[in-house]
Amino acid sequence: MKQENTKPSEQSAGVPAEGAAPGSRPDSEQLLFGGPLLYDNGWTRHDAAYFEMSLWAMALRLPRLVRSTVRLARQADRRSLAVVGAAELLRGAGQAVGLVAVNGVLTAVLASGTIAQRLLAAVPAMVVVTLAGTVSALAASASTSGTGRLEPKVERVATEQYLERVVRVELAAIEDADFHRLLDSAQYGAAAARRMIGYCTGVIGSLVSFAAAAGVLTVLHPVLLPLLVLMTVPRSWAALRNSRTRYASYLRWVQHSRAGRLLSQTLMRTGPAPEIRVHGVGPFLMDHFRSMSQDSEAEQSRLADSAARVRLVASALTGAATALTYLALIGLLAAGAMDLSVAGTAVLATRTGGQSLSTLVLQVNNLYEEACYVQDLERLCREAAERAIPDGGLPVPERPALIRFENVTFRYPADGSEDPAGSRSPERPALRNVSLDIPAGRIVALVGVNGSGKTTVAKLVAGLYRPDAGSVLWDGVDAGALDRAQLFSRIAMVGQDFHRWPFTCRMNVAIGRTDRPLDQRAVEEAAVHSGADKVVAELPKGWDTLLSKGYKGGHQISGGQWQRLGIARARYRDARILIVDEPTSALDARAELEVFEQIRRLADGGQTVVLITHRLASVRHADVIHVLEQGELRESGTFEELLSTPGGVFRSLYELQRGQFQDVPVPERQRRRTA
Ligand SMILES: Nc1ncnc2c1ncn2[C@@H]1O[C@H](COP(=O)(O)OP(=O)(O)OP(=O)(O)O)[C@@H](O)[C@H]1O
Repeated sequence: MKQENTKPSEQSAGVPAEGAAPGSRPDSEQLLFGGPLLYDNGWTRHDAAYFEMSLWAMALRLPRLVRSTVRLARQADRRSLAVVGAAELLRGAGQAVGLVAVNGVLTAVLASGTIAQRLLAAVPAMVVVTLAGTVSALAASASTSGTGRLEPKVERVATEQYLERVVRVELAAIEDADFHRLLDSAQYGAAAARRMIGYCTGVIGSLVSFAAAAGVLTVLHPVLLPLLVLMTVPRSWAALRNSRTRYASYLRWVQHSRAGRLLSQTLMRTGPAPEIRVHGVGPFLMDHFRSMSQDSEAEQSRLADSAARVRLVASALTGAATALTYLALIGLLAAGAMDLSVAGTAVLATRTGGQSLSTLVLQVNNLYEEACYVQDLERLCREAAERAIPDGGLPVPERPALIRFENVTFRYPADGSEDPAGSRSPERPALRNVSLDIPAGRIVALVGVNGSGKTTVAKLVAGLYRPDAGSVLWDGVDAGALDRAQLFSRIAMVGQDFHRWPFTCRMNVAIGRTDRPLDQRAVEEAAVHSGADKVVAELPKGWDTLLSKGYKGGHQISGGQWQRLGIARARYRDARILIVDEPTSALDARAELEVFEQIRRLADGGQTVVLITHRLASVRHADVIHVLEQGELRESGTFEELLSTPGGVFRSLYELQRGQFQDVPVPERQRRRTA
């Protein structure tokens, strides 16, 4: 995606700013997202260090930065790295030799004798100048080609490092607002690492060129070197100041950028497309996209004005320093302390050295700016490692006999919002003191009104979360001590929001078990089991049909058809414990009956089924029903037991549902036809 590779400060709907954004109108953010999306700059750890960094401190940190870039490049492609390093050294050496040779040419040309004699004397030095220039040009071209090869590989390696860790973190981390902020800012790290390669090459190249020019200048006259350095100080200051302002702004506006992109992408996606048209949401979202983009543009303008002012001051100071250098040269000539030929070489060396130093400062500065994004990525990797699902643990029984919840209390991670006093709003527990049993080979139903905690219980069974208090025990062993990878392999899940993979129909089933080679027979058997075979039969390319409308040949299927595929996926996974959360919400009445019948057969075959449903009549065949209310377990028992509990939660919910059908009798004639 283009935007992912663009510096955040260049994105349209999201740009940076230090201090309160003047003219920023948080109306769109307030209305759509519930509040302003600007961060204060206190949420990252490294930014303060960056903002306080002096030129000198930056110079001291330079070797570490170059080292970490080289380490990444070595992992990506050692050969290209060697080519780039050698080419840059060669280029610098060519420049140094060229400069010395120019001195030789000037000395020969300005010496006494006829023109022909002087030119003849200059020929060897001219040949050296030409050769040195050719070598430099060839080396520069080799460096460009090597850098071009290295850059995408470095980006890939950095992206892999980050993704590998992110997919292994606990679900709670992914849902944690702070971790998400870090994800937001770190996503530019890989592209920044790629850009760092170019800047690093530039730094090494200009360092070598500068060393060459500085060496020549020092030999010509010692006073020239400090003057050369003085010329570059204002530019260094300007570059550092501007990049700090840009980065501070980026940190502050990162979430605003994400929200702006969300609006523009929503307008292009197929899912919301019907609603956007029928409900006329398009112009509404466009207005807010415009408003948020304008806020960003105002910030861009502020940054541009500030950068222009800083550059103007820097140019004036550089001009003064350059004038001082030339005055010094004239003074040396006038005092007879320097020959005309040497002065000529000094002018050339000053220009070359000045250019190299300016490039060096600019590249170092760019390197630092990119390093901040890479540091975000490194920090994300560290934090992801800390919050990773632990490896290893006790073995999980192949056929666990009992999963038991003992006084389980669980709170979802906080959303990161703060009250005016600055403290985090505590989340209400989603489960409070819940104790229940899930015996093997049985159908265990979880029922209750919306938000009562059913899905949360299922996710704790699946090992996706750890309880805050109490324990989930597998045959008496705390799930926290078990090998989580093994635990996951015992579970198949069809969640309410199971993912609709934008892949082929076959892959939508086979993705249920990716640790084994794809087994077409098993895929087909799972499809027959869930009724998805009838869906596949109607698809234009059968199992190979791409189930994503946005792509060429992509096909869209209905919600109920997706649900059959989801159930087939869980079946294909072939795990001991099946968790089905509202498996039939989108199915027609006949398909629903079939699915419940199959679920019953699974339990007969020894599989444990945790069934969450609002269709209370469907839990008639469950071996045990747990009834939840406001995160607490209210009742447990069989269907008959719960119905015969006067004033019970289950009984009252069931009566409500049954009443809806009893009020609508089937007309006599229709009933006969149905029969
Ligand atoms: N990922 C989450 N982050 C924060 N809170 C959550 C999350 N998921 C659920 N909750 C909250 O936890 C409580 C229990 O939710 P849960 O999804 O377990 O209920 P449920 O009984 O399955 O509801 P439903 O019948 O609507 O599916 C609710 O108050 C809900 O807002």
